[in-house]
Amino acid sequence: MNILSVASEVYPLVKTGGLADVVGALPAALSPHGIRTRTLVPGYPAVLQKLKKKKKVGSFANLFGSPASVLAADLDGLDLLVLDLPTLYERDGGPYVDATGRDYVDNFRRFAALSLAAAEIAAGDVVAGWKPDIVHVHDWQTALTPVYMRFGRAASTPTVMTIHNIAFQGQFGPEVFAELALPPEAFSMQFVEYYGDVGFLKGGLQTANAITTVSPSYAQEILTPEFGMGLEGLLKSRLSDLSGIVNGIDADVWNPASDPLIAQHFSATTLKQRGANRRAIEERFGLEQGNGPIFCVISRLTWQKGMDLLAEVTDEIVAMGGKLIVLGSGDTALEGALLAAASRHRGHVGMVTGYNEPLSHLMQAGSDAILIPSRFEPCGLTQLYGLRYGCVPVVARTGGLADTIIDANEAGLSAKVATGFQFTPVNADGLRLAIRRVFRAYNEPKVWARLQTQGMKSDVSWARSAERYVSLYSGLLGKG
Ligand SMILES: Nc1ncnc2c1ncn2[C@@H]1O[C@H](COP(=O)(O)OP(=O)(O)O[C@H]2O[C@H](CO)[C@@H](O)[C@H](O)[C@H]2O)[C@@H](O)[C@H]1O
Repeated sequence: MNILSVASEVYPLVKTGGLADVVGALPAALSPHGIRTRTLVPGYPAVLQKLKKKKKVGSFANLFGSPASVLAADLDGLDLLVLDLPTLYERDGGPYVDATGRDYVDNFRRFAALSLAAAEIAAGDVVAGWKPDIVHVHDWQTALTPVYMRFGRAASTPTVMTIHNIAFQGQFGPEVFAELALPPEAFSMQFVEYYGDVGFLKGGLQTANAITTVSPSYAQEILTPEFGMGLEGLLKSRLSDLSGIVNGIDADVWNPASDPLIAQHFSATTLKQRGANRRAIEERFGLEQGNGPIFCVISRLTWQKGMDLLAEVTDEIVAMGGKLIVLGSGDTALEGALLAAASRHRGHVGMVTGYNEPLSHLMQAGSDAILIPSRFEPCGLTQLYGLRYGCVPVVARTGGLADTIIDANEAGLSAKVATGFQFTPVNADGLRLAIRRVFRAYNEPKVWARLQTQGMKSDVSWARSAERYVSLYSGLLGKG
């Protein structure tokens, strides 16, 4: 079976968040099932520079006003197709924002072009001798693909649309419609029209044959006004096509027994060796040495991720004898509040702003617990990395966090199945109570070690979820 996966980022070439990890890891998990995935991504400078050997396999005479090429390349087992379209992708900033952090004004055009290219590739007209059996698109940036397919020559090829975060919908003013090269009837409720605007995600959710999101709990949550962000009605009308498949992680990239980015390797039977990693993070974040638990946070600094709640509890963590280290960037007010906590509690709270992949590995290897107080979380990956690294997750009971962590309540502890701490309600008091529970467990070394080893034994690989995608794909092809 051939799949065309279409996304705006893919690890290890370009990553701003969890989307890249999933798009980068799923193909290898599907391959033992006889599924061959080709992944189409935009030709950002970072992508073109990192791919040394690339071959032109197709072209467009005119894609949104410019000629474009499709390049093929292999990287770490990924079979990539790159849309080389310099007028839209050769920019100084990131994939979505310019060097000053502002959205590119032509993002609608940049991602409509990616979607249109995908639809044409799906029709078999671009890459000679290759045509996918199924097209799988991710998030709003690629959500117009099934819309273009519906009105183009690949209307009969099945499509899957995965929602990684429904908060980002790609909504633009009605004036952009004229530029999208869609027929007039596409500007209607059944397609891209969304409260008078153009909604990319909305169009994808209306037209894809199957809709998935990245955990079963989030699949239920987005049917409610609290989490559906305006799309709950549409999703309810598509209930029989909606499912939640929890994310896995790349167990080779995230393996504490062989990770080249950490100070000392360890496994569930050699937990003491985490000590060298603890010392490395103490040094990196300027922490005083001591015995209390070190909490870490690796996150976009946003309201979604509950970073305002974190800022509210830092004094308490320190008062109880704990330490906190934060890696992240985002909202400047939240960044300021956390930097202020770090200067108030020098030696006990440390913060590194920005994006730093190697440091994120070292933090998971050396911290005792990872805090994830998200208000909503479609799946979450950092709690899965935490499980694998013996860094006990402390999570809000929402979305994929609720689906992947087993709470250390009395029942969970006595059955020896607990892997972390869940809390609700998701507010500062809820988080405070959870932190107190962490201190109590941490002060009982046997209980703590069992939480760590139980977590390290959890199956966080892609194996089970890959099977769910295989049956979804097979069902769409009538082979289920
Ligand atoms: N400053 C920093 N430096 C280095 N690394 C950093 C970092 N900040 C974050 N990261 C990394 O970025 C990734 C974040 O993934 P998440 O799943 O936690 O959230 P995100 O909201 O990006 O993804 C969305 O899509 C994913 C994938 O489906 C869902 O799991 C999630 O719930 C949804 O919100 C992790 O790999 C993390 O280690």
